[in-house]
Amino acid sequence: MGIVLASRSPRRRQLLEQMGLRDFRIVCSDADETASPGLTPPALVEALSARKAAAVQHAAAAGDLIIAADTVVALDGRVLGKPADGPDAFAMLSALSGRRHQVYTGLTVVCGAQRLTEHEVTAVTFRSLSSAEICAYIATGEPMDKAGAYGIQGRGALFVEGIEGDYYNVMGLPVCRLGRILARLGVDCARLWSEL
Ligand SMILES: Cc1cn([C@H]2C[C@H](O)[C@@H](COP(=O)(O)OP(=O)(O)OP(=O)(O)O)O2)c(=O)[nH]c1=O
Repeated sequence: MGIVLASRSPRRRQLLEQMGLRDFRIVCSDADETASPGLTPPALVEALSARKAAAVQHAAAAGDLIIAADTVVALDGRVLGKPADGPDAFAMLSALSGRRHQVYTGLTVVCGAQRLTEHEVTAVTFRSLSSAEICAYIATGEPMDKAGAYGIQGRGALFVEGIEGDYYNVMGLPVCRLGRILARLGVDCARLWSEL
């Protein structure tokens, strides 16, 4: 059985490798990520992950396992996706400064006729940020391809005062939840390690 990761995110690729799933193919999904108005953050990330999985199905063989995910930041229920430009990143980071927010990742795994979609949520608290350090952070380019305009795995870690839940969920892939879903589909990660 082949594994297809429906994502262009280097973090998701890195986390699959960390799980011991080395033999997978990356097929970038061109799914429309426009948010459907009215959806709650968990419903939104679940819908988008399902859309990404469906968008690569044509490139997968019949028995392949497809993994797709979508991550957003939610502040007071308001969804923050990837920033459009520097000023947008500035607005997002200013809003997150000194506040607690939620990171939601929707996860869809397709295996033959079976399709499982779930989400994971992690709470993240930022310390207060000065305008000067927000500008300096944006100048590094790190925020631009990340939901909420920060990367907890990078320089953004300097802003994070506390976290409640799965760290890897913030990076874009809830590894523990994915392991459980794979086990339910009969894919035992521990067995794959011994085959390496
Ligand atoms: C909050 C946060 C997000 N992110 C990233 C994870 C996701 O890659 C990205 C959110 O965008 P997504 O739309 O979920 O994913 P993507 O566009 O990078 O990749 P694809 O759609 O092809 O799967 O933000 C971090 O890397 N670190 C963080 O701390």
